[in-house]
Amino acid sequence: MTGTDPGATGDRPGALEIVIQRLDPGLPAPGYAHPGDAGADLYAAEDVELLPGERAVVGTGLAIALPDGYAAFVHPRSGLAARHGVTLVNAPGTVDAGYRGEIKVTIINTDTKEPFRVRRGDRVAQLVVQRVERAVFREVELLPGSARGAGGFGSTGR
Ligand SMILES: O=c1ccn([C@H]2C[C@H](O)[C@@H](COP(=O)(O)OP(=O)(O)OP(=O)(O)O)O2)c(=O)[nH]1
Ligand SMILES: [Mg+2]
Repeated sequence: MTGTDPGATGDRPGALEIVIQRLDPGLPAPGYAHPGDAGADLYAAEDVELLPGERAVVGTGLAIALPDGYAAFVHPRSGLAARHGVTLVNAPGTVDAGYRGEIKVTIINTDTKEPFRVRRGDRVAQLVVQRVERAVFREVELLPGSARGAGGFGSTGR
């Protein structure tokens, strides 16, 4: 596995276990580059050329079964953003616990001049697993007050 420290596979005692299915055995399983990393890198399952401004949905060859109460978030990699202006359209993508399909990433090339070539096996995104609340929504006539109130979108200034 490229760039993956075997000690960083999250196999510390008590680590959350997530069962995965590699739909494309030619690609590595997701892995953490260093102990303590939050994001496990996801690999592109295909070659894609993105012209300036173009986007594409790219498969990762991976399917997972998250335990109830968890979600996985597909985040961009900062190196692709900084060097190439490449990010994810729906960052972060939300992988629901019940999803069993292939995890895909919607990559966009925001560079205005240079095309970007995704090669099969490139680490194109990272997966962050988190506990999430599945809330019960209870409707009321008027919400309780708060210091922020309806302030948003720059309400606190530059
Ligand atoms: O970056 C992403 C985002 C989502 N998904 C998968 C997992 C997720 O559980 C499912 C649905 O995602 P989302 O709810 O964001 O999409 P939607 O447009 O609301 O589709 P749906 O109507 O199927 O919920 O698609 C991905 O593979 N990659
Ligand atoms: Mg949805």
